[in-house]
Amino acid sequence: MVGTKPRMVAVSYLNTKPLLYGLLRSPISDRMDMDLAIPSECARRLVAGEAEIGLVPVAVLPELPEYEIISDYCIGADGAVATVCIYGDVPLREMTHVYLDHHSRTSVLLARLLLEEYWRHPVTLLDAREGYIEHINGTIGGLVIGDRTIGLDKRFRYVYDLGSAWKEHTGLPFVFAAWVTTSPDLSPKFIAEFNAALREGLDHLPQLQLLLPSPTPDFDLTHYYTHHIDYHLDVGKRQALRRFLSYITASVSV
Ligand SMILES: C=C(O[C@@H]1C=C(C(=O)O)C=C[C@H]1O)C(=O)O
Repeated sequence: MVGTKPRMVAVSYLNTKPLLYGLLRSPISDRMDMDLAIPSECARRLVAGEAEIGLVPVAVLPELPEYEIISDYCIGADGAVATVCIYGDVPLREMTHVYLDHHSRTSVLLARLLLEEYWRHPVTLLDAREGYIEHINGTIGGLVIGDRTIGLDKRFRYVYDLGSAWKEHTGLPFVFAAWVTTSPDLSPKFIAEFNAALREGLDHLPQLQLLLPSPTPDFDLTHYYTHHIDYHLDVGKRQALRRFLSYITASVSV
């Protein structure tokens, strides 16, 4: 990476736009190669060494030999997150199968944890592919994350928000994705500027609204950014992260 720009990859969903807006308002954006991808692809690129900085699903952290969380900002929630839910035609206790969203790395494990520890309802977990949402019906439920969830609450009778369930289960907020680097070469000055830029983005939500189209007339983006997504990687989310990572390392063979 010496002499070249670090490659950055961030989540391509609406929840990341405030952070991206901050980076793009700052000269720091000229000092990185910036790209967007679905969360599972962000994770893949960091693990494969195809990016050095990523907003990556925290579930991938145990796969990185060395990493550093470089920001006090993240994609988190303290209770209902709105865009990470299990949907179905029947109540969860009647579901026999649940599709796991292939865009996700964190929420698939969170769903598994909650089914085991919180709902205590055994189901057959199904790997999903593009188009799987059309196959959620009858006793087959499905986890869906990100922008594709918008409007699904009208389509399915039963909706289980994983942010809410985790909060009820643990009393904690949750962190879905964090800013991570695998490079030992980022200077403290770069990291400080990176963080300041993210904060700038969060401080300018009204200006960002001028740029973004509303995904559907009844989805209030400002409400989503201020009441559902919680961007601060605070003490509670760090505690949640430790608890979640210990579940992964103890019970999931990677
Ligand atoms: C809150 C969300 O969190 C996302 C969930 C992720 C995952 O499950 O791996 C990763 C990144 C986040 O953007 C969302 O997508 O709506």
